[in-house]
Amino acid sequence: MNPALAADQLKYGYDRSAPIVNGFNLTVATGEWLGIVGPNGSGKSTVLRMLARLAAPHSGKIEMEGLDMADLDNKTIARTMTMLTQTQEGALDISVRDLVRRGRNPHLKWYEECRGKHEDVVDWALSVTSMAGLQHRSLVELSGGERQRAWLSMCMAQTPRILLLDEPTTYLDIAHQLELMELIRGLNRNQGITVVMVLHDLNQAARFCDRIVAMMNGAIVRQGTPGDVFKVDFFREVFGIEAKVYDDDGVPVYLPNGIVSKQPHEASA
Ligand SMILES: Nc1ncnc2c1ncn2[C@@H]1O[C@H](COP(=O)(O)OP(=O)(O)OP(=O)(O)O)[C@@H](O)[C@H]1O
Repeated sequence: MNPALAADQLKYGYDRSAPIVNGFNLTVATGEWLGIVGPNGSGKSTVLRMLARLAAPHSGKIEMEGLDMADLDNKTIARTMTMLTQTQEGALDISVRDLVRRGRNPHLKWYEECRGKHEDVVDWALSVTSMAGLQHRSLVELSGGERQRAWLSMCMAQTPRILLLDEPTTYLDIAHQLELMELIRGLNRNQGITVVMVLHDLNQAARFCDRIVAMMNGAIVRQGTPGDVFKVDFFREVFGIEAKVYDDDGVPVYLPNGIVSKQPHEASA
């Protein structure tokens, strides 16, 4: 089976003379939940944006389910993959259901309206994200957590096989963070959706992700299961902190203890 995503030798820079990401390779297996972690500015969002084709690599290639993304049109990509960001822009004075209907756009012909079987998919998307009860409410009337779930519901209406998320829990309180992560776990385990998520909360990454990729200065510096990656020397070398790492039933849990005197980005100075 082709991997969900395969990135080969990606290069990208906002200023072309100084690449932010260089020689980046990544394979995401179908059905896995991959977490991308790393310090601020290490290039995580840039990589995710390239995977979602929101940014075009200056060189290198990305394949989605074995097909070169450069050869695919936006609609084809949107039928397979969708991205949820930490905050969403756009009009808020529409109902949840109308927002979720927008997720059907990649599946509709230009003259077609969201009806019949498409409305069935909207019902399904509302139901798997527990938004059916709020579908007639306007987005402005929702809490931050409910609103984030409404956007996820729209993503689900696209019936994607691959879901990319960029720090989707940033503005949520801990209960809503866990609720969203549990919801995504259900989509991953029950619907078989491949998940690639950038996240800062390393304890949540350890608890939910199958595999971790850690980035520094635009490159992958560690990868493996959470237990393989989240060790004392990882926190020292990648984040510049001293941490204690405990085992909670096979899941690593870290507790920060202090800052390492010389930060990783100063190591060569
Ligand atoms: N639009 C932009 N123009 C110029 N430089 C940018 C732009 N967006 C990001 N950068 C720079 O690219 C580098 C990587 O940024 P990116 O957002 O990918 O990092 P990140 O790991 O996602 O960071 P964070 O954890 O802070 O969200 C940073 O040095 C950042 O300053």
